[in-house]
Amino acid sequence: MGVTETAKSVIINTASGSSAEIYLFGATVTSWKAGGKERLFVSSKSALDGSKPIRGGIPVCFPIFGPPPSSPAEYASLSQHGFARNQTWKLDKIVMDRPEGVSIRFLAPSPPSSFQHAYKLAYVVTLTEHQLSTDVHIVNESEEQEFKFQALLHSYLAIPDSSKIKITGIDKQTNYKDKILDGQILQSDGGELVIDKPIDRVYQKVPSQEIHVDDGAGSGFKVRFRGFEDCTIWNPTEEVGKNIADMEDKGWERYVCIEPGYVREFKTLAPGEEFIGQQIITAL
Ligand SMILES: O=P(O)(O)OC[C@H]1O[C@@H](O)[C@H](O)[C@@H](O)[C@@H]1O
Repeated sequence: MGVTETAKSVIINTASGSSAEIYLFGATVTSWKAGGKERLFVSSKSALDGSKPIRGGIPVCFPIFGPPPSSPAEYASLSQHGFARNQTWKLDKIVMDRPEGVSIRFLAPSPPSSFQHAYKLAYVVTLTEHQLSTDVHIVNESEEQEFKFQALLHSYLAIPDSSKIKITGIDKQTNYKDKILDGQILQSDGGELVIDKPIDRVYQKVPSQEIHVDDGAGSGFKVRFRGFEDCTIWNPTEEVGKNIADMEDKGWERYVCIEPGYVREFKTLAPGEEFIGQQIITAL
């Protein structure tokens, strides 16, 4: 019961039988079991030794999402999705440890020397019987300078067959950047999304802040977000997935990424200001 820390990860359990494992590397949630089932996908070919970001679970993307921008220089030199998913975090404290729910907080280490900004990045993971909440807290600790960032939780939700799922909740007329179509900005028709070809879309300012995934096998997920306003939906299918070195064979059939974030632009924090981005996933 409760919280167990090992050299590489922290495992949390509730009395109802749900559990989660969070690697200190990237503060990546690598397992979430609810209702007797594993709810997150991790590729069996993923490195778990800190040599590469973990391919699956819930990597934390910060301070950028996607490829780096052309300026300013300290952002332009970052690697795809930023450095937080490659850093070794530490368990800061147990926020709550009760039979019905466990909540723990992680702290990110200092940024690389090329990225000298005074911020604090904390991550709170809360587990109850059917829900996993993951919240990023970012404080601009500078007394004079603004701090700009993007943040996103790159959740790989486990499903039995991606060709059978239906995704709903993106409101009609929500703008999205279609990365498959060279970054064109298009508008959602508000209908169901299915995975019958590669999908890589950044939905911008989603009014509902709630996405449903029906896995076509009597189960699924509800993903709510607060503070975060955007949501990326990604599945490479075989066409793109077969070229991802650390993706297991047919791995793309076993997950869909629903990724709440603040990524359509940079979020700017005034000196002393705090941002909280929250993801609440319910296993259905
Ligand atoms: O291989 P990475 O860096 O983990 O990224 C995987 C995918 O992550 C998604 O969030 C992006 O929208 C895709 O464009 C990207 O391919």
